[in-house]
This record gives sequence, C-alpha cells and structure tokens, in this order.
Amino acid sequence: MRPLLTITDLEKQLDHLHIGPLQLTIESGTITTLAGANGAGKSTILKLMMNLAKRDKGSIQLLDIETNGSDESWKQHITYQAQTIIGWDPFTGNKLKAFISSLYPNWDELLFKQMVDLFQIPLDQRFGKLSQGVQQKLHLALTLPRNTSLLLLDEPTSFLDIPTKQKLMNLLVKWMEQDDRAIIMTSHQSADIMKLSDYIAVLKKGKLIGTFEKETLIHSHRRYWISNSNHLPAWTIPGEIFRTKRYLISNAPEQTEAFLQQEQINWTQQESLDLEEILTLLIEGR
Ligand SMILES: Nc1ncnc2c1ncn2[C@@H]1O[C@H](COP(=O)(O)OP(=O)(O)OP(=O)(O)O)[C@@H](O)[C@H]1O
Repeated sequence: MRPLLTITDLEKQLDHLHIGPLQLTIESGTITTLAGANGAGKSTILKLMMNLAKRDKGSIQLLDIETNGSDESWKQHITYQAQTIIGWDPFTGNKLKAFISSLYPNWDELLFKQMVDLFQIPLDQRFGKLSQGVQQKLHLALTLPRNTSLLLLDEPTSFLDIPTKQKLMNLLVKWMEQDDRAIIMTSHQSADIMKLSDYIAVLKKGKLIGTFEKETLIHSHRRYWISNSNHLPAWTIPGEIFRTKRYLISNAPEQTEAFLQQEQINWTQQESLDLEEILTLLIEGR
C-alpha cells in the first residue's frame, strides 16, 4: 500500500536551528508521536508538512501530491490542529462549527455532538471567553469530525484535565478504527505517548535520532542492578548506554547478559525502564 505521507531530505534553516535532513514515512493505520526537547523543531515540522512554513530543500508528499506544488488537492486529506489559534476569539462555538463544517465534505456531525456532550462544551459562548482547557476541547471537537486521512495534532492535551485526556485518547483510538487513517502528534506527555503511539520519532536539535516502534523501544532497554560494580570493566560493555555505581542500562539486553555471564558478573535484579526515562536517555544523547 502506498504511504500516506512521505518526507524526503527535508531541510529548513531557522534563526538558531537547522531542521533536517529529515526522512519520514507515515503509513495509514499508525499513530506517530514526534518527541523531543523544547525547541527541537517539532511544531515547525508540522508547519512544514502543512506548507505553512517554507522548506529550503526536500520533498513532502501527501498521497503522492507534492505539498508545495500547484495541485492543492492534498489539503482535503489533512487536518492540522496548531497549538494556538488566531482569529477565533469573537465567534461562538456554534458559528465556528457552521463555518468549519461547511468546508469539509466528510464532516461527521454525530461525532461533533458526541464530543460536545462528552466534554461539556458551551457552544453559545465566544471562543475568546472560554478557559484555555475549554478552548482546547472545542478546538478538538472542531478538528476530529473533519474526518481527513491524516490528522496532525500539536500538543493536543496540553491544557486538558486528566479525565478529559483519557476521554480524548479513547476517542482517538476509535477515530483511528474507521477507514485508512493516520495521526501525527507532538506531545510532552508520556501517558499520551504510551497509550496512543505506534511509533515515536525522536528529534534532537532539528535532527531525527530515529523512528522507533514503541513496544520495541520499551523491550530493548533494561536496567541491571550489579551486586559489585567493581567487577565491571572500566570500558563500555556491550549494549551499555548508561552506568552508575549501582546499575547499568543497556539497549541490547541479550548482548549485555551474554557478556555479564561470560565474565561471571552477577546482577541482583533487572527491570524494564519507563518510556519517560528511555526518551530522556535518547534525547540527551545516550
Ligand atoms: N518562524 C520562525 N523563525 C525563526 N525561528 C523560529 C520560527 N519558528 C520557530 N523558530 C525557532 O525554531 C526552534 C524550534 O521551534 P519549534 O516550535 O518547532 O520547537 P518545538 O520542538 O515544537 O518546541 P516546544 O516543545 O517548546 O513546543 C525554536 O528555537 C524556535 O524559537
């Protein structure tokens, strides 16, 4: 099957950051999270995908259509939810819904109503008068029902309370079950990443360190508590990516265990790492 989105050799020079060269392929049926430190370039990459920021080099194709060309039909297949929205403040939810729904032929009115009920969104108040959390809920309720093949969400849960986050995640999982769809999102929330992502694309200072399958990433990292760390050689042992006096972390557990057994170095305990710790190790370059 052809990919939904193909990014090849994408580059963009910002004032203090060079993004790329970046390669990324998004298949339908997948959720990918762009993870990285503040300022790593995540939001800019979403803007480049939407052609809202001008690329210096490279290609971005949505369903084989180049997104900076004269054929703009790709826009029907993509929805982008930015972190902040300009121009909505004077309008009520009802007015915004009437306008936005008229632009999207696949608008799902039932889903919109479900989200309004679930999130208890007042549609008769002006957007600018709503709290940041309610604005974010309304923004989501005006985004998901557009039912495009690709959904780009920039920090969709940053202002949501815990129950709403859970409800949204369940909605997104359901949303994905219909048709051939994909989501690319940015998030600093490890719970969102854990629950939703199939893939995690890790960015560091504009460069993609790698795109990892979430489960593989979790299973490939282990911590070994060493009974006597003096027995460890001074050099980096196979798989080792981090060491303290009491434990070492490996990203190749089989190789690490084979080495420890061969050298008769005992470990008292071993455990998996949580995703937050793995992402920190990757982002900080270990
Ligand atoms: N239009 C622009 N012109 C110049 N520099 C920009 C522009 N937009 C963003 N930047 C800079 O590019 C860098 C990347 O910003 P971006 O918002 O893409 O990062 P991010 O990974 O989404 O960060 P955060 O996690 O804080 O939201 C930052 O240093 C930012 O100041």
